[in-house]
Amino acid sequence: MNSMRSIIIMAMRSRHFPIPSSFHSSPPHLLPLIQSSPLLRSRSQPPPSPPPLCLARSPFRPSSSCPAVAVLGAHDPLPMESRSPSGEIHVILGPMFAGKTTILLRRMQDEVDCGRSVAMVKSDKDTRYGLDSVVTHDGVKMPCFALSELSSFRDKLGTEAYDKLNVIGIDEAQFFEDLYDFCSNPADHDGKIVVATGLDGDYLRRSFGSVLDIVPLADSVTKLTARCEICGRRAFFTLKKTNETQTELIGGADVYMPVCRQQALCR
Ligand SMILES: Nc1ncnc2c1ncn2[C@@H]1O[C@H](COP(=O)(O)OP(=O)(O)O)[C@@H](O)[C@H]1O
Ligand SMILES: Cc1cn([C@H]2C[C@H](O)[C@@H](COP(=O)(O)O)O2)c(=O)[nH]c1=O
Ligand SMILES: [Zn+2]
Repeated sequence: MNSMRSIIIMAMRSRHFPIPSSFHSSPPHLLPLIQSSPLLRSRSQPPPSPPPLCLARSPFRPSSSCPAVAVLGAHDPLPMESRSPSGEIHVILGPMFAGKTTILLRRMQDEVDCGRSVAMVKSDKDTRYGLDSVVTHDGVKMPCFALSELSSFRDKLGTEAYDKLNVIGIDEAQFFEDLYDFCSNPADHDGKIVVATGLDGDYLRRSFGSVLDIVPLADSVTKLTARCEICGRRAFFTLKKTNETQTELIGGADVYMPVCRQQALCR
């Protein structure tokens, strides 16, 4: 299937994305997503009523009646002069439950609201909430590509769509062995903005994957904190509650908890 058509179409609350006529000629498997999403309505349909206020807190407002779908700049990217003249790399790291994915999704939303085309990638190892979306621990989600390695991203997206892409969001960066090699190309040579989030440390506070390796490539590095599950103070580390000893173990609050230094040391 044409890789452009395999593109996940992201319905973001943006005034900058007119609905291109090609949506109407999209393959049938996409149309249900597009037509059921009030964010990407055809010109003939009246605008839907605004989502209930309770959704206002969510950065993306996707819901069961409004599945999030995402266009990746295939139709209406910003002209080159309004994109970042050179690329950028921003790293967001910290323990689990620190808000890394939440910040990532908000940043992606902001980029789309500024008229940029965005694609999200996560590791296909992260099966906690399904493979077609990046999902926060609060349940906010955004469609993505789930890949085993970042080097396949350009082929997955298709060269034409990749060339038009402005921003690449990477979640769970600690699981990508080719993180360093991948990040430098889009930022150094392709003028793209890369925002990568991931764990800096594993449950034993050792460097996890290649997240720290891309710090020397980065424009900015942000370490977030969570709340210590024991004492409520700022948590900088993640502890494993179970006895498994492997470094990579997919899980949530059932397996891990964020802790302060004191709790990390007394285990
Ligand atoms: N101990 C905790 N400290 C902070 N947030 C927590 C904690 N336990 C659960 N949460 C929830 O996790 C959310 C952050 O989720 P997420 O952005 O997916 O974090 P991360 O990607 O860093 O694991 C918070 O908004 C909060 O509702
Ligand atoms: C500490 C630690 C975590 N993991 C896994 C557990 C989760 O699936 C992810 C992190 O998710 P989040 O978005 O940061 O909440 O990584 C692991 O495999 N090994 C570890 O030591
Ligand atoms: Zn504590």
